[in-house]
Amino acid sequence: MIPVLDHAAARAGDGAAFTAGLSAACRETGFFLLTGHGVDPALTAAVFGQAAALFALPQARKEAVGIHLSPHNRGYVALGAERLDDTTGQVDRKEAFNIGLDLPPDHPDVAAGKPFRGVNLWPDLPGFRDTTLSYFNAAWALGVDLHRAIARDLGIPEGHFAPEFTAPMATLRLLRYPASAGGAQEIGAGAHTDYGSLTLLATDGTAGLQVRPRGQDWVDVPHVPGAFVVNIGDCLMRWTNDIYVSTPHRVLPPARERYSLAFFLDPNPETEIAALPGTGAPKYPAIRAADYLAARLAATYDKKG
Ligand SMILES: O=C(O)CCC(=O)C(=O)O
Ligand SMILES: [Fe+2]
Repeated sequence: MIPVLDHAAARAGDGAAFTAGLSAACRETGFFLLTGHGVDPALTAAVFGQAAALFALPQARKEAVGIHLSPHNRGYVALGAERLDDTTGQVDRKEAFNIGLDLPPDHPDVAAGKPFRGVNLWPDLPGFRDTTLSYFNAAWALGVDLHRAIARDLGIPEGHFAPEFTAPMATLRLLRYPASAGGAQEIGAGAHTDYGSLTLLATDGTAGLQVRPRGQDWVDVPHVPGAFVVNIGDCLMRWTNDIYVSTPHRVLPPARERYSLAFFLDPNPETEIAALPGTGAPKYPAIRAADYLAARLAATYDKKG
């Protein structure tokens, strides 16, 4: 069972019930559905529209903003270029487009070539940049707000996390999974856990996403219209000293073409990921968030074969 949490009362200042639900979800399932989150459904719909326009472009125009042109994990990822589960030999049947924190080329961190501090690649599509960045900012704000509830649950000051997400290593990923071609070995996205702190996912309602909570078999994630699928990533699991769980999930080949929008929220590059106060004897050494994410991404991309 994936819990459904309504964020509306918490956003209006009454967070007790929400925090209790969040606590159980983050410690047991690692996944929940979030309603009442306040992100404008028209904005989400507009991003889906932009994703459809982008993926419908001729391949050459997509490759013109290809991820190989970016040292910072931005841009277009072609069908068959990724393999999230390296134990099966199955290549993911999906294409994607990554957008990161949008800094100008003359920003000192960009000019200095700091990791995760690059410019975005933009397709030549009317409204694409403004629409996707509005959504990026809304998802970022929501993710920071959810970290306030996480802090309440962990018994640390509510504002503990906010300074760690002022210029986050966040990625908005537009995803398209073609309809299944019927091959027995097909997978949309292989089994994996996410790397970051929180992931906020919007889907077009087409089935395919499954999660495997600890000690259970794969279960379908139900579609709740307008809700985000929220999950804990490995970085937050480590930060909470394994009190929260990051849960494996995958996307089965969909019966019809499927679109989703995944917003991966990682902390600022300089954030130190060390067991949070009150979480017990540290199980892991402290690590800079940028070093942690870089290691995880390197492992994924090495596995592409
Ligand atoms: O498309 C989805 O529903 C999930 C995608 C996902 O898990 C990921 O990209 O990490
Ligand atoms: Fe994922």
